[in-house]
Amino acid sequence: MKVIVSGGGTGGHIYPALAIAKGLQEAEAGTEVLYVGTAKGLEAGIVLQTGVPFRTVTVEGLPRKIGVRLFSSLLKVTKGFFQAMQIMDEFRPDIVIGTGGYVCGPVVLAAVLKKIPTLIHEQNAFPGITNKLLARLVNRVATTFPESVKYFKNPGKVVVTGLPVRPEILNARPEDGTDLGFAPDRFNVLVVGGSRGARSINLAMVEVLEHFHNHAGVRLLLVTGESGYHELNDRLKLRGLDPAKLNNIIIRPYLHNMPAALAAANLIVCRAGATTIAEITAKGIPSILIPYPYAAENHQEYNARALVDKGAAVMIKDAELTGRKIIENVELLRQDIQLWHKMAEKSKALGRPDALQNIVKLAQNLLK
Ligand SMILES: CC(=O)N[C@H]1[C@@H](OP(=O)(O)OP(=O)(O)OC[C@H]2O[C@@H](n3ccc(=O)[nH]c3=O)[C@H](O)[C@@H]2O)O[C@H](CO)[C@@H](O)[C@@H]1O
Repeated sequence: MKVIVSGGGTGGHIYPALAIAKGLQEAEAGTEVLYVGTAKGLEAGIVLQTGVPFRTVTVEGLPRKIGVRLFSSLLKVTKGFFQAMQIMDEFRPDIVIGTGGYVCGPVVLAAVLKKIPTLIHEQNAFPGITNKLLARLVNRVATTFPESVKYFKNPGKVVVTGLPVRPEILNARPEDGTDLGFAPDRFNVLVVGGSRGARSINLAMVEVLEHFHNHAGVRLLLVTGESGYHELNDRLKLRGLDPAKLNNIIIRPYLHNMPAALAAANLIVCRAGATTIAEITAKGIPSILIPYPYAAENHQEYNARALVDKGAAVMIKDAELTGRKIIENVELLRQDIQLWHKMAEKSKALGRPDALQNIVKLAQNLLK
């Protein structure tokens, strides 16, 4: 089988595409995969690390107002569409799968016009604009949440599969986390602000790092995002902390080995992006969630509430975020082991490790 997967911009769209690619390869030996993304989005770096063949098309989001930028964006999207048509002719895929982000627009559209079977996956409860438009044209729409079905014009082609989690995440074991500073006999805390990092979390973390550095019982791994890394390091230095000498704390701009970190983490402090949520519940990790307040339709708070209501997570609103609140919640869960166990169980109960199989079957059925 030959498959094109496409999803771009941020990690939340990229990793589900990689998961589906891997799932199809594991289901059918000899499956050939091509990832189509943009040169500018995070996918260029992430996909390169995986060794999956990668090709690019040019594309960008269309501004909502009429003006010079709209004209130049339309030109780029048109160029991207013709590049995608050429990729279809050269690679000749049996199926094209899109997981959201602007890049999916021209890629999936080219496949539709070439009469290649198409499938898109929507991670969030509130569908993104590209997926809403493409849903009218593709053969099948897979969603994470039943709640999103109503936003699509043809509910008949929508299937609720859950969000496909990378097999590497499902298979990683706690001992894999030792290279990242985690230890089996310590309370391991992973802090990550989504695939691009979160400035408000980084700023609050200065106080948290001051509190926990040299703490014998805690290991902490903070992923700042590429853009926030230097600012955080500078702020720590201003407080007299040398980021290179924090002993029990590691700070990274980005983590390619997220499977190892998630396998070893006892607690995660993070944004509430849909892909992250699917991963932490698949692993059964308790979480402190700080939803990104400007996500479309405030969908991250909606994601977070689903976990908080079931007792799997604690939520701190971004506007109310302080280092002290993070410290208090980490200490509470570290010291109250029964509460921690209860939250871990509730988190695991919300996980959908079957989602990858569901979407793999959906793709295979489309080809029958
Ligand atoms: C601001 C915004 O609108 N963000 C959206 C974006 O978030 P974002 O791209 O941040 O998506 P998520 O938090 O859902 O997923 C991040 C992905 O990147 C991985 N990762 C992250 C950091 C790192 O250092 N290494 C790494 O591997 C995570 O394991 C996960 O697989 O897409 C999600 C899925 O459509 C949405 O739900 C989010 O609301």
